[in-house]
Amino acid sequence: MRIDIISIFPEYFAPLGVSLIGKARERGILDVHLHQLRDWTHDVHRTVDDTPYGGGPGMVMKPDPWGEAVDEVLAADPQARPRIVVPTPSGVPFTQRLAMEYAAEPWLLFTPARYEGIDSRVMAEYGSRLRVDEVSIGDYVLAGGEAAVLVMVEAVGRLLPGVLGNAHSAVDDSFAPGAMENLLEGPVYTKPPEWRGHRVPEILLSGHHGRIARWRRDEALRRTARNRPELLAALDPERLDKHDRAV
Ligand SMILES: N#Cc1ccccc1Cn1ccc2ccc(-c3cc(N)[nH]n3)cc21
Repeated sequence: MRIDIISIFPEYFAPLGVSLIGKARERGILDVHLHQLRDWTHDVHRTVDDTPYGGGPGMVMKPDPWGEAVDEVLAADPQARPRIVVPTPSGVPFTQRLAMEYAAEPWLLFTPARYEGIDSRVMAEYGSRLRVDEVSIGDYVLAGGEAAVLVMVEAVGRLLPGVLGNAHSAVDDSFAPGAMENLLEGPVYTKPPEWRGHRVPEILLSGHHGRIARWRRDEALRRTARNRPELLAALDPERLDKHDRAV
């Protein structure tokens, strides 16, 4: 997968050089290209923003630098069409399902803005011939889109074949469509069996895999009921057996 990111803060993406995503890049699973938006300005101050038409607070990002930057990124592979992802508080929710959709794309282009966002004509221009998604990572307002891109690239990158070790499959993730999507992860434990007087639940030391699976499901149901009751309410009742309902 190729990922392009255009930003006025390309240094914000240094974390994409470490850990899971960094290793995926070293192994050629992920090819990340960072671009400084100001390289497509033509004034001495390298201006990327201006006052909003119609008045109002803050500044809006000018269309010209974005248009020239996106055009040049697209020219990197004229035969291909990246999916454009625009982080914004006004977008569709970024979910595990959308992350899986993006993980199947050969090329993503992220356009994290600053100020009050990008002149809306930019995405109207590209929306006529490319998939352009406005995406929110949560109901809160960040100062810009870079942190949202870091979140999305990590969520997508870990789903790429070969990125997670064999020990873990993303299929088992919370929110992964399938067996019991929308259940939160239950508690996890490792050695020692007792730590500051806290013992690991005996069932986990029993070796009874069926009972352990049942216990884990019960704990996942309890945590979901406690922390995200709306997810439980949204579960198809067909997917809950009578034992589940008794938890
Ligand atoms: N847009 C906008 C905006 C509108 C009003 C006030 C402040 C901003 C800041 N901002 C500028 C770019 C940008 C990108 C993404 C987010 C963003 C995403 C999520 N999920 N929260 N915030 C915010 C962003």
